[in-house]
Parts: sequence; structure tokens; C-alpha cells
Amino acid sequence: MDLRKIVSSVQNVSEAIASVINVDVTIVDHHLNRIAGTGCYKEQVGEKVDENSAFGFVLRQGESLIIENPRQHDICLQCENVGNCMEYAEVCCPIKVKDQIVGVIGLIAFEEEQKTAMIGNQKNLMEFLNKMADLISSKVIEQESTDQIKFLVKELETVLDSVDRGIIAVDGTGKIIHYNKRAIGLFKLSENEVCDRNIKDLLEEFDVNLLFKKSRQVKNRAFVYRGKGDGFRGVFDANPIRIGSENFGIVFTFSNISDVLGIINDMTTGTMIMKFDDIIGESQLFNEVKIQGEKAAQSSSTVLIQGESGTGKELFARAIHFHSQRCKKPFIPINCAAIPEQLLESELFGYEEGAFTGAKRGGKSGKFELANGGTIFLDEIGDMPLHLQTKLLRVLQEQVIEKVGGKDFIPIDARIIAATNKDLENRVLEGEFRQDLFYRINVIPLHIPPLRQRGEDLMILVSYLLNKCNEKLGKYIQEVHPGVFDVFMSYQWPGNVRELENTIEYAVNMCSGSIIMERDLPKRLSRRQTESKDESFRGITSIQELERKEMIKAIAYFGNTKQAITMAATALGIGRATLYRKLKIYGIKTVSK
Ligand SMILES: Nc1ncnc2c1ncn2[C@@H]1O[C@H](COP(=O)(O)OP(=O)(O)OP(=O)(O)O)[C@@H](O)[C@H]1O
Repeated sequence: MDLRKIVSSVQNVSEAIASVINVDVTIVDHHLNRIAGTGCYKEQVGEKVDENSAFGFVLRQGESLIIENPRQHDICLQCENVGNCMEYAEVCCPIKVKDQIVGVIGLIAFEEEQKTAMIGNQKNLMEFLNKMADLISSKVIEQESTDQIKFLVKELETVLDSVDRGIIAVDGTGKIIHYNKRAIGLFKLSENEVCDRNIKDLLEEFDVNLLFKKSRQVKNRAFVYRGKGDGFRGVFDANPIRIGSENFGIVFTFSNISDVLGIINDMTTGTMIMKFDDIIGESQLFNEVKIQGEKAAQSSSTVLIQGESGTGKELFARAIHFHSQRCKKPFIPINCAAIPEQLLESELFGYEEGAFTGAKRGGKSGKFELANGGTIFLDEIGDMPLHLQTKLLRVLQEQVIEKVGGKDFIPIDARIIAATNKDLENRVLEGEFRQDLFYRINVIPLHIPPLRQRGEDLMILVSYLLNKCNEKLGKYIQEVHPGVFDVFMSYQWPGNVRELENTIEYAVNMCSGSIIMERDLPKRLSRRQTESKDESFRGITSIQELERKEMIKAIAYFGNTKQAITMAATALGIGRATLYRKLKIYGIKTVSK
């Protein structure tokens, strides 16, 4: 508690005392700084008073003191000013705030007449001085509470401004009375504008009156703020301000939907950051794909990654995303084959409240919305149902999505990387995949070669996966026996790297020494070796299958128009009618004759 905070009040009090009792007055604070004074003391304000003076004594003792005989009094003998002292008498009274001494009021007589009046009227004088000290004390307390309120307000403002949701408090009519910085940032309002606004201006499509009437808490309500052309989609909570049974207003908290979705992504998708250097393989064939992938990362065009199951298509998709300019934004994978057909649409595009029985209150955002600004990875796109292919084509063409049961089109900026282990061209010919969509997604095609075609990579992958498994299982297997490599090289690896990974993990578990031997391998691998001869027989393709494949190739090359069929027939060396007949037999879809 500091008298210096109320110096002007203290000076006023000292002048009032001086004019009532006609002596000089001076007041010091608890550090013995003179903070107010009349007469000769006025010029000494700001100076320090000697701690051995009567003021110092009263500050230490906390009791009033009257000195009738300056320069002879015991206290005066200690004072450094005793030689220059001109006083006739002195009265000092402590100023206390809640038992704490915060200063001293001193009255000084410089004439005999003043001294007589002071000494003669001691009792009344002391009472008067105590009242003046109380007055100063109450001013200090008042100042302290004002400071405390200012501090609380500042503290609250800082708390509100450090929340990354917009906060707006309104009175019972909806008029904005408090807000934080994030709120004016979200609604793009200036500080002057915001106080003239009513919450109804910001939540146009929402029945705010009902909210006031019902005075109920609301959580995560979706809304659209259209603003002056720079609106946003968001969610809000509303909490009524209730004291007793009376309502004083509502506190709203707002978030931009893309911020919310960003947090959901970070928390739920457990983004695995992947770089091209993390993808193992140095064979020429594989390196070429990596180079293509790196180039694809520099662009925002759609990529179609084709390759057998387990060849690393998702790894490539992730690496492309994390090498691209979108790397700080979400990477959202969705497996189109793993989600039941009736759910896939709402998973991809989201749904509005009430879109179907069982739809969640407030609706749901789809993967496209989650991927906004980033990349959506549509795995197993070859299994996407035809009606969704049509919707996807629209997203690609118009860059907007429409939620299930929704009325609005939501602009979306998500890069699409699709992958499939099916022969998509074949699916087009079979009428299972839209040709126009195929061309749209196949802008940058990447073909990941199967493991059996990259023998050089097998060795590096085995050593990489061995380390990985040792770490995972806490084992120290050092190497793989050369005989095991022979088995690996002659095996077809239908499950590619995923299968190799599982095989190594199995072998590491089975191995009791430090080298993986043939006996540690899963039985299917050694069985395959003995069966490989049978398999090479089985590898012989029938004439009919060859014929079918060549026809598919010709149609894929020349196209599926009437004119193209004639050209395809010529290239195949058969007549047009024969080609039509055979296409029908093989179930290859074409334009009608
Ligand atoms: N070149 C590689 N280097 C390291 N690990 C790899 C490599 N290729 C694949 N893998 C591993 O193999 C597994 C399968 O990879 P991924 O899921 O990317 O394959 P995919 O082709 O997308 O498979 P699917 O077609 O079944 O979806 C993963 O555990 C992945 O880490």
C-alpha cells in the first residue's frame, strides 16, 4: 500500500489541515519520502526525511508523538538536522491502513503563538489529526480496490484474448457488450463496429430469440457467416449468464470450422510423415517411380498410383503430400473398398442434420472437408460405386462438395491422390468405372512395380525390415542365410512388401539363433519353391485369354466409338462383326453397332 498513488489527495488533505489550524503540515510515506507539504515544506516535496527524526520514530513505533521542546527532546538529539532546526513544537500522527503504517502526518509550529495553540488544544488536535489520517487511509483503500478492479479487468481481457476461440458476451437484447480479439478477427469487424452490433447480425440464420427465450445451453451448433463477401463456416456454443433465476445475457464462443477440423485431424489421423528417402528401394525401376513421385509433389495435379497390393502405394501418396506445398495441411486417407457402399458417400462428403435416420445432431463433416487445403488419398478407388464416381467427378470439375441432405455447395480445395490395385482401364471397358473420371484422375500416373520385378530391392528391404523387427520385438537377429535369399528370389510375393514384412516378422519370432534359416520361414514359401514348376505350367495363358486381353488393349488404344471399333478390328486382323461378337462373348462393354 503506497501513499504515492494518491499524492494529490494527500496534498489536498495537508492544505486543508494547514488552513484549519494555521500551522505548517507535511506528510511522509513509509519510506520517509516527503510526498506533501505546506509553507516551507512545499518546496521539499520529493526529498527524504532523516530516519532518526520524529517522523522516523513514529513510523517505527506506530504511535502519535508531541514534541514540545525541539532540539532538547531525546529524539531530536539523534536527528541530523538538529543544528538547523527552527521548530517551536511538532505533532506527528501515523497513517494506518489495516494496521499497517503507510506514512506520517506532521504539524510544525514555527512561532510561539502556534506552539501555545497546539499544546493547549492537544486532545482535540489529536482527534482531528486521527480523523485526517483515517481519511487518507480510506483514500488508499479506495485506490487499492480501483487498482484491483483494473488488474482483474486486464487479467480477464488477457485470458479472453489468449483463448483461440472467438468469445462474445451479449446483454438480454443481444447487444454485444464484451468480446475478445479472436472474435473480431473471425467476423472481420473493427473495434468500433463490434459494439454497435447485435448478435442477430452475426447469426442471421439462427433463431437467437428462441435462445434468449429458452435460456438453454447450446453446444457445437454449425452456422454460416456470410459477412461482406468474406464469410466463414463455423460452430458456436452459447451459455446463458444467469444470476439466481434472472438472465442477464448470453456468452457465445465461436470457432472457424476449418480450425476445428484441423484439430480433429491432428488428434485422430495420427499423421505419419513420410519422405521419399524413407521409401526403401534402389532398383532402377523403383528409382524412376520415386523421381516421378518427386515431380508429382511439385504440382497440384491429380495423381493415380497403380500397383499390386502391398507395393507401397500409400507410402508414395504420403511422400507426395509431405513433399508438396500442402505439407502443413492435412493428409486424409480413405479406403473406398473398406467402407460399406451406403456409408461411403457420407464419409466422403459429410451429411447435414436430419439427412437420414440416425444422422447426428448438427450433421457431420466428410473427409473432403477435413482435407481442405491438404490432400485426400482415395485408396482402392477402383471399388468406388458408379453413383459416387459421378459425384467425385463433379468435385474434381467444380471444386465444390454437397453434403448428404445439404442445400449448399461448399468450396473445397483438396488435392486428390487416388490408388488402385485393379486394372482401371479394364474396369472402364467392363463399364465398372467411368471413363471421364478415369481421365480426370489419371493426370499423373504412377505405376509401382511389384516386388518380384525388383530383385535388387529385396536385399535392402530384408535388411531394413530385419532391423525394424529386431527393434519391435527386442531381438538381435544379425542376418539372413543365403539359402533364405534363394527362397525369397524365387518366390512371387503376391502380397509384395507387406507380405515380406510379415514374413520377416514371422521368421524373427521363430529364429532361435542369430541367423534366419530356411526352417524359420513360413511353410507357404518353401512349398511354393517345390511347386514353382507347376506354377510355371499354370502360368501358360489360354488362347482365349490372350485374345480377350488383346481386344481390351486394342479398345483401350483406339477408343470406344463406332469408328474406333473399325480401327481396332483392322489392327486385330479380324472383321468388325467378328470383333463385336467376340466382345460380347468376353463381356467387354462397347458402344452399340
Ligand atoms: N518401399 C518400401 N519401403 C518400406 N516399407 C514399405 C515399402 N513398400 C511398402 N512398405 C510397407 O509395406 C506395407 C504396405 O504398404 P502400403 O500400405 O503403402 O501398400 P499399398 O500398396 O497401399 O497396399 P494396399 O494396396 O493393400 O492398400 C506398409 O507397412 C509399408 O510400410
